[in-house]
Amino acid sequence: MLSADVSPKAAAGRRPVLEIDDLKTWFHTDAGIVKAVNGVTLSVAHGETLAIVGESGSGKSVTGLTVMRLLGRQSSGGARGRVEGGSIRFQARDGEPVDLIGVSDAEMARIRGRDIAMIFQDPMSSLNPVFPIGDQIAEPIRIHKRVDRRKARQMAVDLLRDVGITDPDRRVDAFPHQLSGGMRQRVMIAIALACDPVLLIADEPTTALDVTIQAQIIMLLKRLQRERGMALIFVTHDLKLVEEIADQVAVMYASQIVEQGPASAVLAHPRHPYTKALLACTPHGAGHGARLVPIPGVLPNPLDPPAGCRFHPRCSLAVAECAATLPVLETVGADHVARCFRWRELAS
Ligand SMILES: Nc1ncnc2c1ncn2[C@@H]1O[C@H](COP(=O)(O)OP(=O)(O)OP(=O)(O)O)[C@@H](O)[C@H]1O
Repeated sequence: MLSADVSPKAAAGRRPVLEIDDLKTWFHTDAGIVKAVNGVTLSVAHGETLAIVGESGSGKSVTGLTVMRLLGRQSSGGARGRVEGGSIRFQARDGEPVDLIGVSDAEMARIRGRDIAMIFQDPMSSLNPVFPIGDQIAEPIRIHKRVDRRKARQMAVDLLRDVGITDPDRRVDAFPHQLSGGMRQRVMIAIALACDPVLLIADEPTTALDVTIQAQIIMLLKRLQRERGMALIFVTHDLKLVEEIADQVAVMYASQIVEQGPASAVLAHPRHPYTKALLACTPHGAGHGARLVPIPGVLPNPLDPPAGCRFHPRCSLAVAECAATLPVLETVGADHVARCFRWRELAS
């Protein structure tokens, strides 16, 4: 254990609902081992929104799926992911914290839906086309809250109203194909919220929607999160959304967290060259009128990532040490950590 290795969980005042420590999720494929998540450490506190950002393929979705223990079902490609190490400490509203990696399948089924819920980019793939949406919202309520059919239906109507669906008494009997993409995502949110989870994981929930609807869904998520005091993990590659929605941001690069901290600090004072490069290549982050600078090079091959800092082949600040040794997450500010030997140079 390296002494400088710190987890963002150490920050004072934040009560973690989820603490992921040194998580490793690997896929054993015919071509070799894809270490999709390889030493991820991050935390999210009760009532807080954490955005996980990074380029496509950096391991954001696999991190969320590992928390939900849905690796076999939802991941793309053929191989089934396996957790090879680390821990996922989850603290429900009451009771003792549990390590989600170790709990039984039956206990995980109870936690999923009741305590932690997840919504995906494409609601159509999660909704069942042959059942009315009301039934699909009522089902988790009946399972987890043990209420009768009539009461569950009424709760479904109330939830539809809460997520902004007009005429919910009629719409409760609609089938998914009768709704627009934005409405289907609202239904997914209603299903996710049905049992009042303490943590919601939203994996690029607005990517498939047009811009106006995207903004409405983001506002809806923000309102529901505030009203219910739940924690939200928001997976995105859109830094503009991060500023709008997140308290904390975790930046992921090639299967690892390279920086985590308060969104305001990370966006204004990035302490990892990758975060800085991401900001420089988005219209928002680069500042009004600034030239957009693409990040040189490409994400490393997941089957054969570079030694040392994963970002060093693309980094203008890299020195010999960066190619030889993997830096640990180091404290770079209040509640702010970065995985870089050269963060001081970046700061100055
Ligand atoms: N079933 C699978 N078999 C093999 N490799 C997989 C599988 N699922 C994911 N991967 C690999 O794991 C890595 C991380 O994927 P992940 O979907 O988590 O990335 P991401 O950051 O969420 O990207 P995106 O923004 O495109 O969703 C990628 O290299 C991906 O190809």
